[in-house]
Amino acid sequence: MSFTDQLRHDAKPIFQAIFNHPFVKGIGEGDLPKEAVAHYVKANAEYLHAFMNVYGIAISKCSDREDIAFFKENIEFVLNSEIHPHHNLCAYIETPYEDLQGYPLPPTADHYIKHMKTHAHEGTLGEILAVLLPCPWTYLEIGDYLMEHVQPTPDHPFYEWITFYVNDEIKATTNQLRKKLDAWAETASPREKKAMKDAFIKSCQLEWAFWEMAYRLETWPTSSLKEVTSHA
Ligand SMILES: Cc1ncc(C[n+]2csc(CCO)c2C)c(N)n1
Repeated sequence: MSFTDQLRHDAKPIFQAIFNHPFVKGIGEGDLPKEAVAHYVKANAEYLHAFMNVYGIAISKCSDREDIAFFKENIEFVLNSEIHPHHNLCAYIETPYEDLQGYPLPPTADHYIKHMKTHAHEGTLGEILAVLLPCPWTYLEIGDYLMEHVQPTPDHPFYEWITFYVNDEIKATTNQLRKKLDAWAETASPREKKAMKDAFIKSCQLEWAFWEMAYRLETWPTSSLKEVTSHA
């Protein structure tokens, strides 16, 4: 069994919990509370920004030209294409995308981006690959799961969202990250492998927690600390 097959095996209950999460189920049913969708888009726009930052840190640690090209192409993809699923969600809540930009991250999303950035700054390239992989992998599998269970037609309110995440680019990114991580694991020490597994499993947990954050409209405990929890 490859390193990433083993990770997927270990994370099985978390993937299952993600497919069963009410937000993900709501995407399948084409019915979600509008405030939850707005909460998701606000946090996700900032999350994608941080995700590109982490790809940038990854580039700073590459010794291989091919790896640099891979991360560069993925920055371009997030920059130019990941806005499509957001536009689908904005159409559903009848709110312009611009109105949902620049909000402070709720605690869970704040924690998730710091989890990624810590591994990126302090870890090896192997750790960065591991911390990033659950992002495309869980969304690819959510897309596959919904395609199979809902078989959405173009009149489904979230047709664009669902079909976006089963596209070939997300599949290719997931497979390439897996291939690079498997190759890295072949020469990694037991200690580094443990760090990679820890990074991966926590990112899976935080993927579930991100849906939960949006569905529960999570905010910081008190709004009187705005100067701490909002952007400078
Ligand atoms: C919390 C959260 N997790 C994953 C994604 C999906 N996603 C984000 S960037 C990217 C491409 C990776 O190169 C993919 C598939 C999301 N939007 N929000």
